[in-house]
Amino acid sequence: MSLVSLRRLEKHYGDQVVLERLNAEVNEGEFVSIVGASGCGKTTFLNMMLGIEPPSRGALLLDGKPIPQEPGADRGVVFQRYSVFPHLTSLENVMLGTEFTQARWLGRVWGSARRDIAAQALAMLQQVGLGQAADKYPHQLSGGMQQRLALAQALTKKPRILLLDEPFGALDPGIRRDMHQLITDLWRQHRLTIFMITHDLKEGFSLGSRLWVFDKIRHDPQAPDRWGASITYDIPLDRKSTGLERQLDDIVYPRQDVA
Ligand SMILES: Nc1ncnc2c1ncn2[C@@H]1O[C@H](COP(=O)(O)OP(=O)(O)OP(=O)(O)O)[C@@H](O)[C@H]1O
Repeated sequence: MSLVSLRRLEKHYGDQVVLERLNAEVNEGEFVSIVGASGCGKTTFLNMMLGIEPPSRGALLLDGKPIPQEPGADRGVVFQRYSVFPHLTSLENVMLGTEFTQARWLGRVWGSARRDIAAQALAMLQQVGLGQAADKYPHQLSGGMQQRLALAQALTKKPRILLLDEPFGALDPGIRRDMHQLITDLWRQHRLTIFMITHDLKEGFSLGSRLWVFDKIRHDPQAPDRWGASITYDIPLDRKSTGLERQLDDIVYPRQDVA
């Protein structure tokens, strides 16, 4: 059975149709890169995966059942910025998720249980290359280090699915390269299924095992909100760029004519 199924999935906000006719099956371990023009509904899709936006029509299934309508430990998320808490150290940020989960059953976590959580969090920080920065606050970390911390925080609850919303969009090219290597390593080590939004088509092609393009099939110039975006291309990748990249670049980001 597929891990995630989209069956005639739609999302509307009032009269605005944002997404329509989304159909796809995603297996465990896939890395789906998602590209599409600004405002076409990529984050909306991720929000449905996270469980903070309900589908308007159709079905979004996890293991064959409707995806729970609340964020859960099985789905981690990293945004472009501000995924971590500024008033907590790196270690405390990573410990937080597990503490919350255990506190639900045990009340506040103390003693050896807390020490175990701290040891796990430190191991996670070491995995993302932040072992030396455990006591630092987010504002004392570079942008790349903050995103490493956000990844550690997202992974500490051992999610099956990792949702990434332009996680490297604000980083310099050199740092982005390091992050690409890191996310590839984490994807493999943790056997994750990843959905990653990116505006960088090259990044989408080079990181994903599959690429989705969100675009509108139907347009009504008099009523632009009448139709929503669908998955217009669903391309299996062997993680190599192909000539398709140039072609898709023109479709997803059409060049504006300059008068
Ligand atoms: N909570 C909401 N209420 C009403 N409209 C919303 C809401 N969330 C998103 N939208 C609308 O849905 C459309 C798609 O937004 P979304 O953020 O998903 O696009 P996107 O493809 O992620 O854009 P970008 O690439 O610029 O981040 C936009 O027109 C947006 O205004």
